[in-house]
Parts: sequence; C-alpha cells; structure tokens
Amino acid sequence: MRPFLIAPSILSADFARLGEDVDAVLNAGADVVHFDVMDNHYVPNLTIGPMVCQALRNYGVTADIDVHLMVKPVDRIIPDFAKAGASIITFHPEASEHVDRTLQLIKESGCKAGLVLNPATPLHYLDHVMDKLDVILLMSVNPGFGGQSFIPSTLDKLRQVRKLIDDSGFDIRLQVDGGVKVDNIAEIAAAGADMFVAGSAIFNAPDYKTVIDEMRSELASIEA
Ligand SMILES: O=C(CO)[C@@H](O)[C@H](O)COP(=O)(O)O
Ligand SMILES: [Fe+2]
Repeated sequence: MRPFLIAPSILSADFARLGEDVDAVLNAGADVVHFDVMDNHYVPNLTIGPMVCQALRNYGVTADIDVHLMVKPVDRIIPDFAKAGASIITFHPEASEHVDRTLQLIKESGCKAGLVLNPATPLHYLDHVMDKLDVILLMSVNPGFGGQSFIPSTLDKLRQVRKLIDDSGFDIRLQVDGGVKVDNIAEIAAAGADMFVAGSAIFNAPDYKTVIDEMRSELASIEA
C-alpha cells in the first residue's frame, strides 16, 4: 500500500485566519488540505467556494488541496475550482445527473477525480467507473458537519472497497472522512484506508503537531 496521507479538514479551522491556520497544520506535518464545500442544498450547511481556494493559493499554500464537493448540481462549479488551484475534486454520485461525465470533466480540468459514498450509499456506484477514479472517499459520518462520531459500519465497507481496489489493479486512494481520531485511526487503516481526513481531532487540539504525530505513530503499527 502507498504511504498514508493525513488530510486535515479546514471545516474546523479558524476561518477568520484561515491562511495562517492552514500553514500551521501543514508545518505540523499534514500532507493535504481537505476543503469541504457545502451548499445548503445537497447538505444542510454552507461553507466556502472557489474564491477561498484561490485565496489560499495566493497566500502561498502549495500543498495539494483536496476539494470535497457537497453541492448539487456539481458540474458547473468544477472548472472554477480547477482554475482556483484544486488538486483533487471529489463529489457525491447522487448529486450528479451523469457521473461518468462529471468524472471526465474533473480530469479534463486537470485535477484528480474521486467519488464520495455516504454511509448508506451502496458500492455499486463504483461498478463502471473504477478506471476513471483516483480517489474513493467513504464517508464515515453523514455529510454536512464536523465533529460527528465515526459510524462503525464504515469499517466493513472499507474492507470491501479495499478488496475492489486491489482486485481492479488501478491506482486509487481509499480515503475516509468523518470522526477520525487518534484512538480509531489504526483500526481504520487496518480496514484498508490510506488517506485520513480529520477536522475536529486536529483543529480542536491545542497543538496540531502532537495530534498528527500521534496519528502517525498509530499508523506506523499498521505500516510495519
Ligand atoms: O466532509 C465532512 C463533513 O461533511 C468532513 O470533512 C468533516 O469536516 C470532518 O470533520 P471531523 O468529523 O473530522 O470533525
Ligand atoms: Fe469532507
């Protein structure tokens, strides 16, 4: 398996000083910036859009920005995020009329593409698009808010998707998002995840580096 990636969700960052907070979490050892986009339509919350992504790039953020779109419709915002510096764009298949077309649109925009499956979304959405995916994101909470508890049935789903990926032979990251903490990250990794989104666990901690180091030492027991 490839090296584990830790992707702090900036949903739990301090929006009043976002650039500094993103710098701080990257300097503390995070790999990727997870950028949650909510539209108060597909999910009951409203967050940030392409202008904020561009602002982070202008501020000097060079790490990959992983844009998790919780919006409906999906397609019209994709070119804007690509222009604003997104590296990865993931979306929920229920929010797209034409999943294959949306994946193509993301790739044509120059970004990596991924599908996000909610806790109750079946795996069959992956059936005919594995060759177009760079990332599969399994939600381990219902989307819309940070700070929720990890839904345990995600572990079994992760094991199933890990097998699908390994059997496919494609180079696809398996990301998990929601309720990821120091005390469950090893179990989540053992179930097959290799990219971990964590918002409240990192940004609500007094010291980001301590939490990220603790997560990495938990993950080291799985990598070994
Ligand atoms: O996409 C989402 C929520 O919809 C996430 O990215 C959350 O922001 C994760 O937050 P924590 O559960 O880690 O606090
Ligand atoms: Fe997210």
